[in-house]
Amino acid sequence: MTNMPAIADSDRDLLLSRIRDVPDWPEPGVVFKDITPLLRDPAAFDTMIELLSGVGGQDVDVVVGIEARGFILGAPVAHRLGAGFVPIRKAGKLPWTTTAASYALEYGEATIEVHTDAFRPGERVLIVDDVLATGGTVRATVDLVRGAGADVVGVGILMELGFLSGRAKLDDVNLRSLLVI
Ligand SMILES: O=P(O)(O)OC[C@H]1O[C@H](OP(=O)(O)OP(=O)(O)O)[C@H](O)[C@@H]1O
Ligand SMILES: Nc1ncnc2[nH]cnc12
Repeated sequence: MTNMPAIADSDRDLLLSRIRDVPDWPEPGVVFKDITPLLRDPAAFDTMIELLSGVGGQDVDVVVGIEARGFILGAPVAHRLGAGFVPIRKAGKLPWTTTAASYALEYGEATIEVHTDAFRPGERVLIVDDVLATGGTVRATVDLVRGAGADVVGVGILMELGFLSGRAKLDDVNLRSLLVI
């Protein structure tokens, strides 16, 4: 499902050229997709934020960013859309009452949490993250948002690792990845 045209070749080439492969990190067999060169390049950063901002359509109330790299993408997308920003954090980091969800990662396990007053029923929520790998992180995030009564209008991802089939866990959401490898 998608609500925007395919990314231009020039944008795709620019973004791809700014993502660094780091073999065997954080553990043997994983090729880590390092986005720090992309963040360091103003043109690439701007292109990424503009494209991710189009994923949820016009009426986005809230953008959700997932700790930690999702914060770097999600906050500028929220600002660009005139939307609010909600952080989804790893367990134990949020100060108030939370709802939690646990899941498996490409390298390990994680629990994420969100404040219980983060969403109002019916709000239109765009979820943003840098990498879709096994899909566990986004699946858990979608479930937290919906569990609070809000609507997920889109999931915007910079880079999808297609060989890990994370998309298969997300066939009920409008998932848009700028890059698929
Ligand atoms: O699709 P999945 O298999 O769930 O993996 C994707 C998640 O893994 C990475 O985050 P990580 O948990 O490594 O946290 P970080 O942003 O703090 O490095 C990435 O930023 C995604 O959130
Ligand atoms: N290979 C990878 N590179 C960067 N982030 C990831 N999150 C899960 N797998 C990843």
